[in-house]
Amino acid sequence: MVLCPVIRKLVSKRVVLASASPRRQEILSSAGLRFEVVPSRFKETLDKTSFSAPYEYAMETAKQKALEVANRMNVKDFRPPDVVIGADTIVTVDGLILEKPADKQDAYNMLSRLNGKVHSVFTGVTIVHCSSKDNQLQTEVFKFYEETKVKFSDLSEELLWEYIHSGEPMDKAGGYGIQSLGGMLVEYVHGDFLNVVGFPLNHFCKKLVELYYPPPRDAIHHVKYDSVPSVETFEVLSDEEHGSSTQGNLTIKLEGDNAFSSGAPGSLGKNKIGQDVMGEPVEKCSGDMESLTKFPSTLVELLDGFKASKAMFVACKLKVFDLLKGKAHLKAKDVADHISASVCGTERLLDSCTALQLLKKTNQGYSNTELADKYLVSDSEYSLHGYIMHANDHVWPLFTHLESAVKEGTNQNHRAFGKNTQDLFQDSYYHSMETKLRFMNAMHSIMKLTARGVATAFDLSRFRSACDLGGCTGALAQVLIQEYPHLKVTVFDLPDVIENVSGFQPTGQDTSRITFTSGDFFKDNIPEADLYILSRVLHDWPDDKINALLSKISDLCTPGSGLLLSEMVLDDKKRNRSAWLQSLNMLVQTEGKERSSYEYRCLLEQHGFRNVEIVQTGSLLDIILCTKC
Ligand SMILES: O=c1[nH]cc([C@@H]2O[C@H](COP(=O)(O)OP(=O)(O)OP(=O)(O)O)[C@@H](O)[C@H]2O)c(=O)[nH]1
Repeated sequence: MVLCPVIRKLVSKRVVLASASPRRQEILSSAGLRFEVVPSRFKETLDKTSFSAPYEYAMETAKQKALEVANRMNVKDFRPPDVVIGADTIVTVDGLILEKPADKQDAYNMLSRLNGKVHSVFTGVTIVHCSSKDNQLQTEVFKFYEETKVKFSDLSEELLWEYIHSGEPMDKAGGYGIQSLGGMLVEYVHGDFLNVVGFPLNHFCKKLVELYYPPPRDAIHHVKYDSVPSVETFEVLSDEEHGSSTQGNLTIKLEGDNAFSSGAPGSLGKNKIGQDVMGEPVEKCSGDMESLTKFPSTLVELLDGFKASKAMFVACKLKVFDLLKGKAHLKAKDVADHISASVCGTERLLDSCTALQLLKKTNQGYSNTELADKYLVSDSEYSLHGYIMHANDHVWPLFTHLESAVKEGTNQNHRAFGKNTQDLFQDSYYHSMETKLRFMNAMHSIMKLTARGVATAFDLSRFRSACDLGGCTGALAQVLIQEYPHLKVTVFDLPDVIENVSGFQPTGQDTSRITFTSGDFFKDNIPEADLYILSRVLHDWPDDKINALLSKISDLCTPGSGLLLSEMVLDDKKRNRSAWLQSLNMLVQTEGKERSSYEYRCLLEQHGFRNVEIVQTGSLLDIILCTKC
C-alpha cells in the first residue's frame, strides 16, 4: 500500500538507497517506496572542524555517500539509477559529534556523555537525481536535515555496561538504538522519532512534495509546506492541474544545491541542462507523468504477491537463512553448493530475497537482514519457519484450488491432497508423523509470537485455573504461567498432539503448573477450570459444532468463570486484510470461517456468557473475554 501518493512519483524510477542501515531500509519500505539497496563505500572521515554546524557535516556526509553510489553505478551499457538517496545520522552533545562507536569502551564513553542529559540527533539526507549523457553522469543534489532532541535518564554504570554487552550500541550513532533496548535509556523525545532511528520520513515526504509538486506561480510566495499534505490534498495536486497553472518558465528556489525551473504543463520542472529533474526529456516526461499518476501500483503489488511469498517460502525450505546466520557474507556459489542447487537459480533467489529485504547484498556476497535473523532462521527464539513451512507445504497447494473452493463453498483437501476429510484434524493434519509435526511446529511458532499479546490483553489474575482447549504444544500456557504466578493451566488436545509435546517444552523453565491432558473436546470430558481458552479454534468449525462446544463449556462454567477467545475478527470498517484473507484460508482448508465481533458476541451471549469485551489488536489476533453469568 502506498499511503503517501508522493511516493508514487518514484514508482517507475530506479531508486537506490545508498545505505546499509537496516533501519533506513525498513522505514522507507514501510512507506511503500520500492528501491534497491547499494550501500555506500564512502568513508565517513570528513574533517568535522571544517563545518560551521554539525548538521552541515551530516548533510555533506549523506551527499558524499549518495554521490559515491551514483558514480559507481554509472557503468557503460547499464541503466544508471534515476534517484539515489543517502543519509547520515549523528548525535551531538557538549559540542562534540558522536557517530557509531568503534568498540565497547568507545560506546561506554559516548553513553556516559549522554547520561542524564539532553542531546541532539541530526540526520542529513540527500536526494540525488541522476541522468547519464555519453556515459557522463549528471546529477542534481537536494539535501536537508532534521533535528530531534532526546533526553537520557540518569543511568547507573551497571546498566550502561549491561546495555553495551547486549551488542546493540555498536552500529548505532551515539551508541544506542532508541527503537530497541536503547528505548529504556530515554526519558523523552522532542521531534521526529524516526529521525533518531536513522531516517526522517516526514521531512523526506515534504521534500518530495517540494520536488514533485512545486507550488503554482501565484502561490509561490505564500505556500509553505508545513506538514505533509493529507491524501486529499495530494489528489488535488495532480500533475495536470499543476501544469495548467504553471505556464511559462518559473524558477523555484530549492533548499538544495540547485534551483530548477518548471515550464511545460505536467512536467516536473526543467533543470539547467534542459532535462526534467528525473533526467528525462521534458516532452516525454509530460506523457510519462500522466500515466504515472494512474499507475495501478496496488495491482502490481498484488500481481507480485504470490511470487514474493513463494520466494520466501523456498528460501526458508532450502534453509538459506539458516546457512547465512552468523556469517558475514556468502557468495551465491557457496550458498548454491551448500543447498545443493544450481548457481544461476540460487543467485536469482538470493537477489529476489534481497529485493524483498530478507537479505542484504554487498560486493562480498549475501547476508541476512535483522528480520531474517529474527524470524526466518529455523532455530531462532521467535522463528516463523514452522509456520512458513506449513504455508508452503499445506496452504499453498490448497490455495491453488481457490477457484473451486469459491464455486463449491467447501475445503479443497481432496483436490490438493487426494483425500476426502471426514475428520478434519485426523485426515488433514495428523495422518502421518511428518504432517503432524509440521502442523505442530506451525502452531507452536505462531503461538510463541502471539502468546504474550493473548495473555495480557486482559487482566486474568482473578482466575486460578485455566484450560487451554486445543492448546497444542502449550506455548500459550508457558506465557500464561509467567504472567500469572497463581495460575495453573491444563493444555487439552488430541492424543496425537499430546504424545508429541515434549520436544516443544522450554529447557530451564519451571513448567510444573502446566498439565497436558489428552482428549477430543467434542467427544470427551473437558477438565474443570475457572477460565477456558479457545485460541484459533472456533474458526476451524461450522456453527453447529461451535454451538455444541460452547454449550458444553457453558455447562461446565460456574457464575464468574471466564471464556477467552483469540481469533482474527472481521471488521468491515477497518478492512483488516489479514483477517479477510484468513477467512478464505479457512474456506480452502477447514469447515470453518472467521467471524465478525457481532457474530462472536451473539454466539457467546446465546450460551450464557456476558460482559463480552473485544480487544482488536490490528495484528494477527484479536482477543475476546466474556464471563458466565
Ligand atoms: O536510535 C538509533 N540511532 C541510530 C541508529 C542507527 O545508527 C546508524 C547511524 O550510522 P550512519 O548514519 O553512519 O549509517 P550506517 O548504519 O553506517 O549506514 P550507511 O550505509 O547509510 O552509512 C544508522 O544505521 C541508524 O539506523 C539506530 O538504529 N537507532
